[in-house]
This record gives sequence, C-alpha cells and structure tokens, in this order.
Amino acid sequence: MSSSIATIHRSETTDISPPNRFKLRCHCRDSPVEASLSSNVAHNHACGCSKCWKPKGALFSIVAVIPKEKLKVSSGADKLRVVDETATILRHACKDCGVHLYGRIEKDHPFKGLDFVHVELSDEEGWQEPQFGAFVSSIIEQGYPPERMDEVRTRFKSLGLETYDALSPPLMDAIATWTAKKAGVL
Ligand SMILES: N[C@@H](CCC(=O)N[C@@H](CSCO)C(=O)NCC(=O)O)C(=O)O
Ligand SMILES: [Zn+2]
Ligand SMILES: [Zn+2]
Repeated sequence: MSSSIATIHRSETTDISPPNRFKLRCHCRDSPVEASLSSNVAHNHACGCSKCWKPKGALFSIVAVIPKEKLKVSSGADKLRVVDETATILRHACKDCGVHLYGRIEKDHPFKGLDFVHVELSDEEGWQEPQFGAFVSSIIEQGYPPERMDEVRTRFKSLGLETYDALSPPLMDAIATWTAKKAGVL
C-alpha cells in the first residue's frame, strides 16, 4: 500500500537510535503509564478541538503523529482505557490522571496506521516543533469568547504558525485523495 497516508508519514519521520529511548509518561507520580517512541513525530500541531488532551487551563493541545509500530506501551498498560470507543481516534487515557498516552485509528481511514501523541509528556528535547494551528475555531465550542479569536490567531502568526479551522492543507489533501481513490474518481 505504497500510496497510503501512513506510508507517506512513515517516510517523513526520522528514526531515533537507540530504539525506545524516548518515553512519554502520564502525570501519575506513582507508577506512571509509559510509552516508548522509536522515531521522531510528524505533523506536530496545536489542536483546538475538544477531544485532544491538553493540560488544565490550556486552550490548545499539542499533538503529532507517529507510525503505530514505533510506539510501545512500556509500563502501566493496565491503567489505560479508551476515552470514546465511537471516535475515529481511539484515545487511550490513564484511568488515574486522565492524560492521553496515545490515540490510535483502527477503522478504515486515511490515517490508519498512525498514532496521535503529545510530545510534551516527554522529558527529552529534539521533537519536531509545532508546525501549524488546527481546529482553531473549535475553542469557541468549549466556551472561548468569539470576539477574542483575533488575539488567538495573531498569537499564532507571531510564532510564525498558520492557523486553520481543519487540519493543514497537506493533511486535508491527503484525506481527500484517499477518499477520491476509494470512490474511484482518481
Ligand atoms: N469541532 C470538533 C472538531 C473535532 C475534530 O474533528 N478533531 C479532529 C482533529 S484531532 C487531531 O488533530 C479529528 O480528526 N478528530 C477525530 C476524532 O477525534 O476521533 C471538536 O472540537 O470536537
Ligand atoms: Zn496517570
Ligand atoms: Zn484535536
């Protein structure tokens, strides 16, 4: 399946050696859940949607993708539960602290094969920096005053980041391409 989006992402991620050096940890002081990542992430972005995990008080989540075979839960797997079994992204959260360790897509979907992760759960440096703001208008759905959206978008701009009310154009194009191929029109 060389044309799948997962393959495209795989070729964009950078291998880190030695494998499993980089760990994401939930916020539990005792026995945190731990996921080990063996490559860097891709398409890191600030997401304003209501479903992605963000620290208390934050307006945006920082979330990126990694091929699912590059992520292993290395500790505390028994503490994970899926937040919403009906969602496209099955977000696996710690039952005790609520932090999302990874989100996996199991259904037929252009991003199947990728896991969604939050690199701020790692102590290490060197992760891909956020590349854009996604689902920015979605913060209004969570109570942010619409008249203050200019401030938010201006702040992104000052950081050199474009803002979108969906994903970035390359990701939206990849979704549309997958859909068109599935429908047989491409
Ligand atoms: N307005 C909605 C948007 C939710 C949404 O569509 N989120 C995107 C991006 S999450 C990572 O970037 C998505 O793909 N969701 C699929 C899923 O959550 O399963 C809201 O704010 O809830
Ligand atoms: Zn926890
Ligand atoms: Zn999101």
